[in-house]
Parts: sequence; C-alpha cells; structure tokens
Amino acid sequence: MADSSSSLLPLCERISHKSYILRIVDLTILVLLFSLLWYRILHMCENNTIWLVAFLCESCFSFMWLIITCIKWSPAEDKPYPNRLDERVHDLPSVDMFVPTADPVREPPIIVVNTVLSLLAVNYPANKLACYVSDDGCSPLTYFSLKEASKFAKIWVPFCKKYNVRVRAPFRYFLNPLVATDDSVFSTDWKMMKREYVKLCRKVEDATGDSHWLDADDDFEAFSNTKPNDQSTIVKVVWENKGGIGDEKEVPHLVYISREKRPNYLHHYKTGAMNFLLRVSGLMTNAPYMLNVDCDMYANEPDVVRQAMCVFLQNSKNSNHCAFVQFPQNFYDSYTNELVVLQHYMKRGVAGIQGPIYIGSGCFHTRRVMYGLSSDDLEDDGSLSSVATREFLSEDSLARKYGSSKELVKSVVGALQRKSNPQKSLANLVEAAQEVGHCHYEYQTSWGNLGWLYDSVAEDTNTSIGIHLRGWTSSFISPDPPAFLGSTPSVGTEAIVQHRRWATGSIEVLFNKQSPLIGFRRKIKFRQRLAYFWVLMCIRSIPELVYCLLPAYCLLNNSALFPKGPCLGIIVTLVGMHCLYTLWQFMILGFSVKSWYVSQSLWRIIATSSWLFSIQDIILKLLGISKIGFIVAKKNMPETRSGYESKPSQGEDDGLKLELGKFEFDSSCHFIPGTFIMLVNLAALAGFLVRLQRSSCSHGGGGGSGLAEACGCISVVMLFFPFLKGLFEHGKYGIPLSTLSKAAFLTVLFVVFSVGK
Ligand SMILES: O=c1ccn([C@@H]2O[C@H](COP(=O)(O)OP(=O)(O)O[C@H]3O[C@H](CO)[C@@H](O)[C@H](O)[C@H]3O)[C@@H](O)[C@H]2O)c(=O)[nH]1
Ligand SMILES: [Mn+2]
Repeated sequence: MADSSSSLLPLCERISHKSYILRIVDLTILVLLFSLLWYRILHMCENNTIWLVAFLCESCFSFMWLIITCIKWSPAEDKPYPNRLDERVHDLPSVDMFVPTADPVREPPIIVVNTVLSLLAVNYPANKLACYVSDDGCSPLTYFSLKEASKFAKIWVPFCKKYNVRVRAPFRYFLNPLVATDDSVFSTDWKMMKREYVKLCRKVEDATGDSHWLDADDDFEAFSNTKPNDQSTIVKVVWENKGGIGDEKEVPHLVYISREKRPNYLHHYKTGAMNFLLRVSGLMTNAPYMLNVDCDMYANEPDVVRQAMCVFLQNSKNSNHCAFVQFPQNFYDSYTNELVVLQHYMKRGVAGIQGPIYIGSGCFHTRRVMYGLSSDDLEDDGSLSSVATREFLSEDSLARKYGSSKELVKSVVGALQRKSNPQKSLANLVEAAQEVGHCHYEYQTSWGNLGWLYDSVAEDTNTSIGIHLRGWTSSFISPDPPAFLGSTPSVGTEAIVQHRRWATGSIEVLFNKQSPLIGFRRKIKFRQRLAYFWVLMCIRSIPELVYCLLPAYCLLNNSALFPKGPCLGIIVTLVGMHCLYTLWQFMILGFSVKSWYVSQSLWRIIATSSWLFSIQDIILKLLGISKIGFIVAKKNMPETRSGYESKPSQGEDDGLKLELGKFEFDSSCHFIPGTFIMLVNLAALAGFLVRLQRSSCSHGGGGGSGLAEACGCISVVMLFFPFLKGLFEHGKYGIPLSTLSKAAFLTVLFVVFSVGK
C-alpha cells in the first residue's frame, strides 16, 4: 500500500523534547530530598518516633520522585504529516471505530450521537470506515437516537466536507454563531443545518421518557422486556455504506450492538464490551486498525485518522512494531486541568521510552496485536513468522483461542495474514454477529487474555501492559488543537469516585499476571516497567495522609518535625522549588496560577480520599467480601452545565468555569478524611496561637515545635481549602452534618492522643 521510494519526505517524525535544564531541576529536587533523608538519619537518635514516621513518608516521596525523574528523562512525541499521505499511499487501509456506551441517563444519547457524528465526518474515505456503537445499557432511546443521527449524517457529513468544517461534533460547532460572510450559499446551508440539528435534538428529547413510540415500531421489538443485566444480543445495522451515488455514499457504516447479559454471568463491564466490538467488527468489516473512544470523546480534529495512519504506514521497520497510537484525553469542560498537565509531561516521558500507555480512549489499535501476536511473531516485512504461523493458524488453536464461530475464526485468520474480508452485505452477517455476543461465547476461550484484558476495572492500563510486555512499541501524537475532547465529572463525589475506580483498577493490575513487578525476562524495557509502576503509585495515599497530619501532631505535642537552624533551608528550598517548577509547568501550557493552585489542592484531596478508599476496595476484594464495580462517570454537555456558550479551547479560566469548579459534597465516606485533616490542622493552629500568647518564646525554642510546623499546618489548610469553605457553605457545597460529626469525633480522639503523648 505504501510507496517504498525513500526519496519522499517522511510521513512522521519523532520529536525529542529533551531538556538539560529540566533534568537539572529534577535532579536538584532529588538531591534535596536525599539530603533531607540523610539529615533525618543523622538526627534519628535525638528525636522521637515522629522523626522515624516522617523519614518513612519522605522516603516514599523520594522514591516516587526518583521514578518520575527516570520516566521524564527523555520525553518525545511523534509528529505526523497527513498532507503527505496522499502522495505516498494509494490505497488507505480500513479503520473500524468503536464507541462504547452504558447508561442512557449518565451518558445522554445526544452526547453519544455527537461523538458518532464527529467520527462519521472525519476526513477519510467513507467506504474505509465503519462505526460500531456498543450499548451496555440496552437502551431503545440510544438506538433511536442513532437511527435519527444516521439520517442527519447524510446532510451533516457532506456539509462538513464541503466547507471543511473544523469541529465536526454539531453541538460544539453550533455553539458559535454564524460568522458574517459574503457567501450566501454557505449562510443558507449553515442555517438549514442548524435547523436540522435542533430538530434532531428535539426528537431525541421528546423520545426520552416517552416510550409509546417503542410499541409502534417493529424495529424496537428486540428491546421489549429487557433489562441492562438481562437481555439477548441485539445487532442492528443502522446504516450500510453501499457506495452508490450522491451524499449518502459519504456516510460510513453505522452499527448498533448490545451483547447478551444474564444475571449470573460476569460481563466485565467496558472490557467485555470492547471484546464484543472486536469480534463483531472482525466479522463485518475486519479493518486492520481500530479507533476506540469513550462515548463522550468526540473527534475535534477531522484529520485524526490520517494522522494515526502516518505512524502506521511510514516505511520503517519500527512501524511494523507499533501496536497503537495514543492521543491525549482532553476535556471541553475541565476547570482544573490537572489531568492535561500530568499527561503532557508524563505521557511524553513514557513516549520517549517504549511508547505511551493506552488510556482507554483516543487510541488507534492494530487488530493483529489485539489477537495476541507478539512483536517476535513478525518477519521484517510484517508477515507472520513460520513459528507464529504454526502457533496461531492451526485449526485447533484457533477455536480454542477465539471461540466456536467459524466465521469469526475465518476473519481472524484473514486479519493475522493481513488479508481483507471478502465484501459481504452487513445485513447478512447479523446472525453471525449475534452468535459471538452470547454470554457463554467466551467460555473456555482465550478472550480476556487476548483482546482487551480482564481482571481489572482499569482495562486500559491492564491491556496496555500486556501489549508492551509482548515487545510492541506505541506512539504518542499530541496535536494542537486537541484531537479528541470529552467531558470530565464535576469536582466532588463524581470526580472522587472516578479516581477511586482508576486507582482500584491500577492496584488490581499489580496483582495480575501482567504485573510490572514480575517476569523480569519479558520484552519490556526497564524504564517502561517503572512507568507502569508509577501508575500504580496510588498506594502512596497512606504516607500522604500521614504527612498531612504530622505538622498538626507536632504542634499539639510540641515536638519537632522539621530540621532546625540552617538545615531548615533544605525543606524551604525543596517546597519553594517544587511549587515554582509545577507552576511553571502549568503556565507554559497557558494555564493560570489559580488553575495550578486548584490542581495541587485536588491532587491532595484525591490522594487522601479516592486512593485511600481504593486500598479498602482491594482489601475487601482480596478477602472475597465485595466485588469491584464500574460506576460510569456522568457526562455533561456544555449547555446543560453552564447554559452559556464556551469555546473549545482549554485553559480558559473565566469566572464562569471557576464558579463551576466549586467543590460539591455529599454524605459519603469520601469526605471524612479531608474534613478530619482540615479540623485537626485548624485545632493545632488554634492551640499554637494560644501557646504563642502564653509564652514569649514564640519560636518554640529548644527541641519543640514552632513556626516551621505552624507553616506546615497552614500549607495543609491551604491545600484542603475547599473543606474550609465547605464548613461555612450550605446545600451541595456544604459539608453535611453527618460527615462533620464523624470527622469531629476523630479530631477529638487525635487531639487527645497527640496532647497526651
Ligand atoms: O459497563 C460498562 C461501563 C462503561 N462502559 C463505557 O466505558 C467508557 C468509559 O467509561 P467512563 O465512565 O467515561 O470512564 P472514565 O473514567 O471517564 O474513563 C477512563 O477510564 C476507564 C478505565 O477506568 C477507561 O476505560 C476509559 O477509556 C477512560 O477514558 C464509556 O464510554 C462507557 O460508556 C461500557 O461500555 N460498559
Ligand atoms: Mn469518561
């Protein structure tokens, strides 16, 4: 497919972001941390157990910084040149696009529709694309919305292509008013499109909550008497691209699928849905590449598929070894931006080692790799080696691995050998697709060990490590403007629950077969292993929690926590440098000081709530007391969230967004640690002030606590500021009385314990 002449310009380049200054800063912080540890060791005998506790916590922080420094040492990313694709590649490969959704209430169908429309309209030959929506909610409303969307797509896709529209998710596009133009045809088209989109929204809205249309249409019969955990497989070809003429030929295939669910079967949440998508798409279109996005993550860059293809189709040996191309996850409603900044530095760092970690959305996978191939199984030209041919293509092993469907096995063989599927009408494949959606289809097969990997709710990290362990590399592309944009849950319970799931899933990976801690002869690079280990570092919640309480304990107990005299300079420089460094990281990406502060605060809150409770989840799972579930994150549309027009770019800190960033509380256990930390530190500061008044010796002379510890408490109060505000607010922004009383009780115990010692 790709032209082999080497004189042409490359499709893709690796850009190194190595910076000696940043390396020096990272190393200086590391040296300061180790000096602090050394100081603690030297003065261990003169101090009490608190000194030892502080030493242990700081050892953990230093170890983490060491890992972070290793990961960020040689950052890189790939830069694609999609404009060169046409002269180099005459026949673009097909791409199957997967959109999983699970809950029509938490994931309103109009959001899913927008994501689907943005994918159907990308700049890529329509007959090379197919979009599959998997619905774990088995919702007739979602199916209805997709049917309506496919009709709208027939005018929307040609409109986008004709006027080279940049943002192809209609809700986003129509947030901006029509710009004054001389082109009256465009104005007319624009107005017509907007009218049609409003009509589509109204139809979906009217259908919500009103189910009589369900009975009227035979097409919805399959949805009657179903429940999300008790239903038969449903496969519906919403739109089939048969070539033909006119605008309709521009709309790619659109298929709705919902797998069988029965109460006593494990369904593996999103991971199970992804494997079903993999099988159905294998049967129907069998594209060699697959894009996977979450249902809220619309394509914000029409060239995104072409960008990914630049990596896969470049003519180097390495491109045969690239298993997936990952784009960052960006958000249209993020007011904290902490994930964006984290991704920017850490993802680029990992990208410079063996390749970025798969993050569940915005990723192009290679089908062959998902079917279980290792990088060793390929010859230099990309064909299967003879050993791999024996291992993968024997009839016996095919059925054992991929299940009993003959059609599926045939398609797997085709995919492994890079042969395209014989063209068949999708409608004729519905029965075979239904077969591979049965609850028991995966029974006694390798699904879950191949495809997307089971045994962790963070299926992305789990699947990713499986791929890197088999020797594959991956590629990171981070275009500007962002390739995909989605929704983040509001700060408060929703965000905390989401981080708790991520953390729990990450720890699950630690105990899996693919654990980065075991198997030292596997084909993964050492620093890549560290990168996975860093993902699992949510275990650091315990030292973080302890460290937030230490200054208060020392003030109450009148014991020293920090070094005295000139050596206090180590801590001061360390904190100062770290603050300036992280602030710089935010500002260089265009974010404000306030956004930096909110993020620092949020990370501490997540560490002492989400990550802490994830440890509890894991312990309960190991004891067999409870199972770990997947609570779908709530998705919001800008209109419903703000009722105000906002622009797609990130990093805006307008008043509106910060107002939205207000912390929300509820009576769940998640807010007890934060409230407790806040109360304890306030109590310690109050005690300190009383002490100051009583004695003239304000610096806590001798070996006791003093101003340094008080500053420690003030920093903690600042980091947990939303809780201080929550003490005085009402409604969802106030801390509920039940949480407050539990935290107050714990605070009294803590104070009595500290003072009494
Ligand atoms: O039983 C389920 C649960 C979820 N989903 C879908 O999975 C996607 C991700 O779910 P979401 O609630 O948005 O999770 P996030 O925490 O926002 O997602 C991140 O984290 C997940 C792992 O915890 C990854 O799977 C995601 O890709 C990644 O974006 C959504 O499209 C859901 O509809 C299903 O299809 N079936
Ligand atoms: Mn999400």
